[in-house]
Amino acid sequence: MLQTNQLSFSYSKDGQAFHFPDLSLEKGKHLLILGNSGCGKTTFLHLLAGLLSTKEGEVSLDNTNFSSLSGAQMDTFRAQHIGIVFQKPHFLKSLTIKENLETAQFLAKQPTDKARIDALLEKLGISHRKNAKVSELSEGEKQRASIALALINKPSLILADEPTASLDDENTQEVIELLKQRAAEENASLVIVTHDQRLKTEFPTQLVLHKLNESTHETL
Ligand SMILES: Nc1ncnc2c1ncn2[C@@H]1O[C@H](COP(=O)(O)OP(=O)(O)OP(=O)(O)O)[C@@H](O)[C@H]1O
Repeated sequence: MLQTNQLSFSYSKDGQAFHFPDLSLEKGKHLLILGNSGCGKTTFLHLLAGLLSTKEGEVSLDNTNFSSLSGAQMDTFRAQHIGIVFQKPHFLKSLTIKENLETAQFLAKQPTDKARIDALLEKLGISHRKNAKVSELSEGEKQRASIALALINKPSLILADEPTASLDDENTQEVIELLKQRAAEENASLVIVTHDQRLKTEFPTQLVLHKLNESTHETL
């Protein structure tokens, strides 16, 4: 279960603080977080990923409180339990897709599992591109490869930042289906942050983030 409590964050010591709603998301459930540009969606997602440290409040996943972990411990915990589909793909550009996935397994202190890599790429419809470098992929293929990278270590939480922003309607539908299917198969929770109104009909549980200093968010 993903839980947050009284979360706030500021990019500088005396900068304005963002205050985020309390979440309590059970394993296997999906949540869509909507909000306009600049309202703090990426910031919230990075707090949920432990990539940013909270100013106040707490984040926990499956009873591990992020504040109890050192930086190195958080890195390992994230690699093992949290899959992130970043707004801009985080690949090692000089490596192929397959090599990127092997590196992700290594960083999670897992043995290389070539069968898992092949099966995942097959399910995502890009197995024929496994020896290609990221720069050689189309936008749709890149997004599928980003999903593979997020899922390779069987995370219990999948976080996706604007996963459909650069995709046409057909690819958007496919990517959302893939995320939902893969999350269901791994019994992972799925949190998507987006301003893409097309996704509103895809997820029954939604939360709207408001701009800094606007009315407070509801709690989920
Ligand atoms: N590293 C940073 N340092 C200082 N301010 C930042 C930093 N990153 C983001 N911000 C500011 O924090 C606010 C929220 O940014 P964030 O990226 O979380 O919003 P967002 O809702 O994801 O926006 P978008 O939809 O445009 O990606 C913005 O005003 C942004 O300029």
